Amino acid sequence: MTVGSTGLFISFEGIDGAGKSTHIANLADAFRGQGRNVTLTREPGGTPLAEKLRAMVLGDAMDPLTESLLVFAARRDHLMTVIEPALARGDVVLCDRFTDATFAYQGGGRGFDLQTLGTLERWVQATPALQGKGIRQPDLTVWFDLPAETAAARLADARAPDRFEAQPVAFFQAVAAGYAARAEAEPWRFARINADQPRERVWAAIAGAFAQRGWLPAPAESGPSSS
Ligand SMILES: Nc1ncnc2c1ncn2[C@@H]1O[C@H](COP(=O)(O)OP(=O)(O)O)[C@@H](O)[C@H]1O
Ligand SMILES: Cc1cn([C@H]2C[C@H](O)[C@@H](COP(=O)(O)OP(=O)(O)O)O2)c(=O)[nH]c1=O
Repeated sequence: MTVGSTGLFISFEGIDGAGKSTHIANLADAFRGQGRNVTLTREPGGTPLAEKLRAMVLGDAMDPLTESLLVFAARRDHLMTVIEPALARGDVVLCDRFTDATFAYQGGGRGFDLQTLGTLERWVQATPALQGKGIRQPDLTVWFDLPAETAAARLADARAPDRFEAQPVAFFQAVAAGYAARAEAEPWRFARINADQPRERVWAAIAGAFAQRGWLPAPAESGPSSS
């Protein structure tokens, strides 16, 4: 459980096209089915201010430091006005991307300095609720792992690409390496899911990870077998 509350903070990560979206919605249903209040949110975004910053980050050309500052500015607003209050209420917070995405995209993909990102992470995630004890991090990060080529093929017909989705496969290979490095550094926080398999198998793996932690009933009982 999250420090100082009975809430649960879960982030979802992976390269574009990994297949996060439907599974996040299914998990929200599964938790609600257990009588939990769910706060469903995303980054960059999740507040009116952060959504404006998201539109800039996804739409406008900028240098990697500007990009990093904007995603961390959005994150601070999101933490202070949505995530921390939700955790204090005891909600399950399901967040589509968080700081691992910054290390993966700005760090791995853009090649921006990881130490600077680490400094920003410590500033932004030291929220008043933690009273000087560490920084806010997810209780669990569900990492959808799959080859960059597979994700690109899925996205090809799916939607008009934004500034990141328009990047070549090599960019996403670097992003994937960024995620792998974060997972290796903090393995206790990550559930690696093989996302290169049919949706129902992906769901079973996710539901299994939650059941293993005692957060949801065993897979067959906790949600749809396919969607
Ligand atoms: N397990 C899967 N196998 C094949 N295609 C999938 C799978 N999961 C998702 N997709 C498809 O891949 C595309 C990207 O999925 P999406 O959930 O939007 O990914 P993300 O939110 O991680 O970028 C969509 O067209 C979706 O229907
Ligand atoms: C949170 C975050 C996202 N991003 C990127 C990753 C994605 O390409 C994009 C938005 O993520 P996402 O919401 O997954 O995109 P979509 O709704 O199109 O599936 O922002 C960063 O570059 N840095 C960050 O810190």
